[in-house]
Amino acid sequence: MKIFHISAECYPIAKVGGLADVVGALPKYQNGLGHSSSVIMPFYDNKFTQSNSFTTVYKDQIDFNGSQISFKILKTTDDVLDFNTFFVDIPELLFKDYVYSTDDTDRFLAFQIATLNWILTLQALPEIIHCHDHHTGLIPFMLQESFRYKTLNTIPVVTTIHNAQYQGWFSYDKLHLIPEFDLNKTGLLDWDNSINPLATAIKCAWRVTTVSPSYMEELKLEANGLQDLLKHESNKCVGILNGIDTAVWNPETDHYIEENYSINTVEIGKLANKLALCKTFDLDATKPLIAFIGRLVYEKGADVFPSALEKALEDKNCSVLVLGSGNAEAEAALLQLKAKNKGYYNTFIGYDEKLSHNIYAGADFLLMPSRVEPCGLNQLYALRYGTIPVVRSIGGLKDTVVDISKKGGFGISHEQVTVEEIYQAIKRSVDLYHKTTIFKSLTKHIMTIDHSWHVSANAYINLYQSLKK
Ligand SMILES: Nc1ncnc2c1ncn2[C@@H]1O[C@H](COP(=O)(O)OP(=O)(O)O[C@H]2O[C@H](CO)[C@@H](O)[C@H](O)[C@H]2O)[C@@H](O)[C@H]1O
Repeated sequence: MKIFHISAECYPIAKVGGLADVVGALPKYQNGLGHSSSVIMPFYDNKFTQSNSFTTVYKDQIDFNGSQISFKILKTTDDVLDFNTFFVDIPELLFKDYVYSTDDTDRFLAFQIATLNWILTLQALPEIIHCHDHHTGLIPFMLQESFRYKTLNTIPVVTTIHNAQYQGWFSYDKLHLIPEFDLNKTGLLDWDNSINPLATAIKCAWRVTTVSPSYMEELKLEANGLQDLLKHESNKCVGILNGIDTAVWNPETDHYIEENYSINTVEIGKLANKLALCKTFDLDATKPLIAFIGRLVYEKGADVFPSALEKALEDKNCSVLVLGSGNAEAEAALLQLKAKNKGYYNTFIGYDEKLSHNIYAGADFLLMPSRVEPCGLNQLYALRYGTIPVVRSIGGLKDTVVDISKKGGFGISHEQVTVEEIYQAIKRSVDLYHKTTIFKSLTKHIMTIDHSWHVSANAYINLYQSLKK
């Protein structure tokens, strides 16, 4: 089957969060199943585009806001990626040194239009168009309603919601930017008196997926205003759990980490990584090392967990390392903890892919006190690296982490995002660490849990196949 994934992010080209990991892995696994799965994404001004050369496969202009804007479809000249990737180059709008900013509406609208204009010219059309998140949320509408794309309206289109908190809202002032359609259909774009690309995708896509079954159920109760819509459209909605790219995330071969290890060498391997990490960040390696990696935003509990860490650090029985960036208040709260907890606590404010791998490898526990977690990949990476996840039981975290108090349990979970519950979860982690035999056997056990994409890549294929006439 010929599949086009359309996305704003894709690892290793441009990554802000988990969306990139999924779009950078799923096509590879679908190709492994004998399909032809490609990615279409913007051409940004970043390290990847600066260090590779590109060949133009198509050139045209789009009519946008009264101007003719040139665009190109590019491919890498050399075979440096694991799957076909097409880059939409709109120098005036997309070629920036960021993925997201305040000008997203125009940039991603132009991206979607250029993408469809190009698809319109293809001899061999895709059999499935798979859109990811609100940045591509108007594609299902344009395919169905814009006169220009009429010949494409039999191609099944699937939308995956990676995070329903972000919906891409914009005002009716920009309605004219959408390629011409019957204005009686404007209601399909609307949610609460603004144009809402995520709501539009939910209404117009042939199928809507989210990245875990529990998150799909939670969305019907609370989806940042879209819960009633999701309830209404529930017949076409399904949750498919994300997988991980086990070639990228493999402690045996990971070239980022200090020392490679397998399940047989996990004890000395993780210790070597922990020692290196603790040396770099001036942490006490004799204590359990508890880490956090992620965007410092409300959904990840970033307004609460700095206080929980502060409380846990007062007990002086663990070391803590935080990697993340986001909300200024959370960043300040985390930085402030440094002075009081020298030798036990450190934080790196920023984005650092290599460091994240080293933390998964060197930490004993990974904290994820999320308020909302559609799937969560960090806990899956942690399992693969023998690092015990400490999670709030929600969304994909609920679907993938079983508390040690339960039969077959291997992680630590808590119910609420409060200072006290996060603190208690950290205390339970410290206790577990000192039950050395159990701790060591859990570390080994979790490395055997298979969260590779094999099963879920197949689930998507089955879904696509159900849409073919
Ligand atoms: N400062 C930093 N430095 C280095 N690496 C960092 C980093 N901050 C985050 N990362 C990395 O970014 C990814 C985060 O992935 P998640 O899936 O946990 O969250 P995110 O909320 O971005 O994704 C959304 O989409 C994904 C994919 O569907 C869902 O799993 C998730 O629940 C949903 O919120 C991981 O690869 C992590 O290592």
